[in-house]
Amino acid sequence: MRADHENPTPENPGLQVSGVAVTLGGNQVLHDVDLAVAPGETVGLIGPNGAGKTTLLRAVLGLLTPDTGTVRIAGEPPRGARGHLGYVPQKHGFAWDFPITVAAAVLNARMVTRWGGAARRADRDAAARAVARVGLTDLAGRPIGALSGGQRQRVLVARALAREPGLLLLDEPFTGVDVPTQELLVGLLGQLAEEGTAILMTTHDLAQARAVCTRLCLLNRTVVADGPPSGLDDPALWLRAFGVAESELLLTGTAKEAT
Ligand SMILES: Nc1ncnc2c1ncn2[C@@H]1O[C@H](COP(=O)(O)OP(=O)(O)OP(=O)(O)O)[C@@H](O)[C@H]1O
Repeated sequence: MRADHENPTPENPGLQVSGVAVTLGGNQVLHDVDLAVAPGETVGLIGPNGAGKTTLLRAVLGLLTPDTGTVRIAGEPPRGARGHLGYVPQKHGFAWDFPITVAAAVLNARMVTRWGGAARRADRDAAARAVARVGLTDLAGRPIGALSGGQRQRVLVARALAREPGLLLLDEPFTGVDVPTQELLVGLLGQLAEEGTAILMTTHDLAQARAVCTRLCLLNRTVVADGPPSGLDDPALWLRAFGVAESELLLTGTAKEAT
């Protein structure tokens, strides 16, 4: 069931997680986690509440250090690989009342690793391209606090894209956004994968995960299964590991395909 992947080399901007264990507040939240995301792959990280999805993203971002195991991005530990990383956090974690325009919020995300250096033409161009890719060019001068939920999600995606990342991490990108924004995201993620971006997203939206992801990684403190959506077609696996109802769209779609 587990897909084979080439080990990322220093030139390869993919992700390699090997044998990761994390303890928080005295509880082992993750153990023996192995996961690879190669350039051009879109991997959906799926699991029930408390499975450790956000904790794994935090380990990849270098926001926590695993007890054991390694995280490598383009062959580097997370702290040495920030230039390769784009991160789309959940919307509620962002300071939307900060008095800043869409264009400035996106440019700032590009400049954050530049330690106070002035924006160059290339930075402004990259930020403008990112704003255009999420369809917000007409709203570039609007304060971020005046945006709708879907528009806010687009800003967060543009902030990640402005860094032109080799590895893009998204935390619940489809939650609380309208259908046009969902459609934009699905198309955009497809384009990014074609361009060679390695993409890892957490999601509870199994239908969208199935539509977007080339692989699904079922996590429940460790990797329960990992493979293409069509390879994870055993309802018993989902029922046993995740308590997913048989009426769930993913299973329905899988069953239809199998017949
Ligand atoms: N700082 C912390 N201290 C102690 N326990 C924590 C801490 N952060 C998270 N946990 C616990 O770790 C487990 C995994 O949490 P995590 O947020 O990674 O799960 P998740 O899969 O992202 O869940 P959800 O789908 O609800 O977002 C949970 O049991 C949570 O209570």
